[in-house]
Amino acid sequence: MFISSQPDPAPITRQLRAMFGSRLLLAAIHHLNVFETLGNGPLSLAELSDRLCLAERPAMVLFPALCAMELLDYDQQGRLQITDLGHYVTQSQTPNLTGYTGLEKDDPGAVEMAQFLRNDGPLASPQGISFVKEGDGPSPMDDTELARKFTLGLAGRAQLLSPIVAANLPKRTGHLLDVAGGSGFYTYEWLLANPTSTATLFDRQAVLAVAAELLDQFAASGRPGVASVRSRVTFQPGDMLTDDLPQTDLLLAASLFHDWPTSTCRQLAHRFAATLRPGGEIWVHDTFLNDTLDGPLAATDYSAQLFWVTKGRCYSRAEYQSWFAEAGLTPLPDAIPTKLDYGLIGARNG
Ligand SMILES: C[S@@+](CC[C@H](N)C(=O)[O-])C[C@H]1O[C@@H](n2cnc3c(N)ncnc32)[C@H](O)[C@@H]1O
Repeated sequence: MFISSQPDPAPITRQLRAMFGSRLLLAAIHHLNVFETLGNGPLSLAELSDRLCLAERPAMVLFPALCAMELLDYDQQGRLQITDLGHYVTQSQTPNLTGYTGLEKDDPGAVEMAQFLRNDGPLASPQGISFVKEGDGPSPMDDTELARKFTLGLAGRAQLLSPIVAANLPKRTGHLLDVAGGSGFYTYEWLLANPTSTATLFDRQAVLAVAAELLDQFAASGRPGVASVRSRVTFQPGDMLTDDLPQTDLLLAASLFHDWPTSTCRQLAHRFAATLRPGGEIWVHDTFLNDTLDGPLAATDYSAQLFWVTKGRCYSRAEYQSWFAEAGLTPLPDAIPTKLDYGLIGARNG
């Protein structure tokens, strides 16, 4: 396994995403009364969601986060309960910290997070939801300026992670389909590492226009082998939810599923499985919740950030593998860490 000797900048993204975790904490203590609701004893995740009127997505963002913060855990029967630490944010314990945390409860981010948790996201968003194109509704990814802003915003992360991803994906002669490939860096690095292979970069037209400019920069880098990359990439604009996708040997879904709700992830898993030639593999590059849905904190903070800006959240490896198994694929055993709290998991056709 290849891990670059450069430092892992994860402390930067962890600090960035901690802001969303703080909002969850304040919303849970002061707006949703999670801890007072659990004051009479443990409740199953479904019962607690029901009492708090939380839909599946907000529940799966909030409760794993409170477990990662060590304020809740699961009892022997799998019910959520308050930990010794968590009792410090209940009013029934003396002394407690509810007065102190309450000094921040009117922070606009915390108030808005409580609204989002109750509504399963923003009630209305005239320009559409970041990173998402669905149906006939507006999408920032179809607006020239916004698509540029979002694609360039993610490009540095992709540039950093893509050499590590390329080094850990299978080496083979064949075709890579980089769905929702954004800046294209994952495609370009994989083609550099696989000099006899081809690739399709699939995304919205306005995003691909930016990716083409980044390919110009990549091709001008002077790195050995870079000259042939351009002729081996096809840019394919489209809608991955509805349009035909090309047949492929490898499909990469990088930071893709986490923008979508569970029902869409299932649908995408089926669509993607149908593109794989016999022996073909799908690889997910993402940040994963523990299968026990209790952390890690880096993933639950990221999940809170995704909950805020997209239609999705972080998922566990078990959730991914269940969708792939439903779609007829065989989960691959490896979970390969990359950087920035990301990792790779895969599943094979056959
Ligand atoms: C979070 S970005 C990930 C980009 C890239 N894979 C990366 O890791 O840097 C999600 C991408 O999904 C694309 N996308 C969203 N909805 C789409 C759709 N219906 N069809 C095709 N691409 C879509 C967006 O344009 C965006 O580039």
